[in-house]
Amino acid sequence: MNFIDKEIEEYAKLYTSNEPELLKELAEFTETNMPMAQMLTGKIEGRLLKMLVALTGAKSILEIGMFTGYSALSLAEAMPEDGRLLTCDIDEEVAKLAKEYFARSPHGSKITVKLGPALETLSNTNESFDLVFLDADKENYVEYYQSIIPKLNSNGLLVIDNCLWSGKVLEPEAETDIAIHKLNQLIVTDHRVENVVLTIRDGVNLVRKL
Ligand SMILES: C[S@@+](CC[C@H](N)C(=O)[O-])C[C@H]1O[C@@H](n2cnc3c(N)ncnc32)[C@H](O)[C@@H]1O
Repeated sequence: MNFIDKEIEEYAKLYTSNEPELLKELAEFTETNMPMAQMLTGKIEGRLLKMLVALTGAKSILEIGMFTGYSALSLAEAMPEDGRLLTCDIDEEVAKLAKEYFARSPHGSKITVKLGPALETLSNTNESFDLVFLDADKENYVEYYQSIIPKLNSNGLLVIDNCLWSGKVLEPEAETDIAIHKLNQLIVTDHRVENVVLTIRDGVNLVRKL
């Protein structure tokens, strides 16, 4: 299901602030050269991530699911110089490409890349975070959530991508549909947080820890 009209999506893109040239180049390179390029968050969600960092003043950020680094660079852009972003992925090839772009960005030095399964990265860190962006394998979303919430600072923000999963959450059938719907159900009844489901792109669940 395409729940956002294509023309409206294009209009929204046109009237959203431009991303830096390097991010535009990264998006284009990913689209031309990488399989599954549609996984990249893109201009509207990337600018939303940057704005959330700017508004919250987040200085410690965790990203689960880096891919070629578009969202990591968008988040890092609004962080102060002493801000730190830990991001992870299991795919060596995408990590190599992301690191090349981080090296070319004035914000790349804020980013640390961890190669390996995100659940390991989560259990190996004792840090707490002001903001977490969750955008990896959907089957593990509930497990990620349970592991992230204790590591989120009070008033911290968890941003979950693909929470509407092309509308498949309406009649969940496949394992992934069920996992995402289950997490949405869990969040709205979790007294530790409050949340808003945004119908941006494939759905973005904004979860604030109380
Ligand atoms: C949707 S993409 C991330 C897109 C990225 N946030 C962006 O805006 O470009 C999901 C990424 O999660 C990674 N991934 C899948 N399973 C993972 C796991 N168990 N641990 C860490 N990363 C994983 C994939 O390799 C893929 O690069």
